Amino acid sequence: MEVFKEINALRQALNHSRSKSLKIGLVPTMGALHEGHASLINQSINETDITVCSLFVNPIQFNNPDDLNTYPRDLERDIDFLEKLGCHILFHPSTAEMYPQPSVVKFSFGSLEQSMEGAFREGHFGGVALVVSKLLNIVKPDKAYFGQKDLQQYIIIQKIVQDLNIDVDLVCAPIIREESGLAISSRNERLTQPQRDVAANLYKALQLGRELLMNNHDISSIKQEISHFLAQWPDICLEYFEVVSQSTLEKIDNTKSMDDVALCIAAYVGSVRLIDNIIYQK
Ligand SMILES: Nc1ncnc2c1ncn2[C@@H]1O[C@H](COP(=O)(O)OP(=O)(O)OP(=O)(O)O)[C@@H](O)[C@H]1O
Ligand SMILES: CC(C)(CO)[C@@H](O)C(=O)[O-]
Ligand code: BAL
Repeated sequence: MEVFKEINALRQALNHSRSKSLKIGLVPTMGALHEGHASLINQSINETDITVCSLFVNPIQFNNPDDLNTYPRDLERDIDFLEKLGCHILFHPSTAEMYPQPSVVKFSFGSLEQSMEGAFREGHFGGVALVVSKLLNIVKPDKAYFGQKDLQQYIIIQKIVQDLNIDVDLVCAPIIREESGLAISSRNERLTQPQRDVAANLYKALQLGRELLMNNHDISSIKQEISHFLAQWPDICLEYFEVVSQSTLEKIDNTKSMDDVALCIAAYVGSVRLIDNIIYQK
């Protein structure tokens, strides 16, 4: 695997691949790699000729300095992980390389960012949008892979790609879970084993929500049930549970009008903030 820290050197190598008509896949990450990332990287390896994994803990998407400071980092382990998967290129830029000066670009996603992650993490999607736009411009991939775990992020990236006519196919890959059902996440590394066990109840809450939807319970009573269910574990502090349209992320308040919906949850387990979701097809 080749490792690049500089944009120009990476561009040169990729221009060379492109001149040989090789298809390029991009998997953007913030490192602390796990099986969720592996599924994206494997899919890219299967569907393209050159897989570029970017590893950059993007400071401007963190609304909470403690979250940024405690974000798990282990470059050596990540390089080893990528080598074993057969990833071709790692792009691991410094903050100065990505942001030599403050950016003048500002994004505004209207209703897409007014709920859930956008509402609870002020400025988060502006930071995600800028770094992903930069990565797409730098790598110019044929395909770019993202996880359904960050569903709102995916919908926002789709919007950027449409609005800016970026020539890339986006892939939304399914959520990889631990046996307990807990969505695998880099931040899980910060949980103790008992907290990890407790965290699996976030997925159970989503399943309970789906079951209640199937039985035509109204949305406000489902929300009450979910918060009642999670209140059993004092380590869990629910931030939101929402039922939204899968494509527009608009909140749904009436089960009759719904098509494909996503049930989305965010909660603290101890001091670690986790998110998860499931899609419910009627
Ligand atoms: N369990 C998973 N299954 C599939 N894709 C995942 C999973 N976890 C993360 N991803 C995807 O991997 C990409 C990189 O995510 P990131 O590096 O932020 O990891 P993460 O585990 O989501 O970390 P955290 O949520 O703690 O920030 C994103 O597109 C994300 O949606
Ligand atoms: C897409 C991303 C790598 C941008 O920093 C990040 O938000 C993530 O890991 O999901
Ligand atoms: N996985 C989404 C990136 C973040 O939490 O900042």
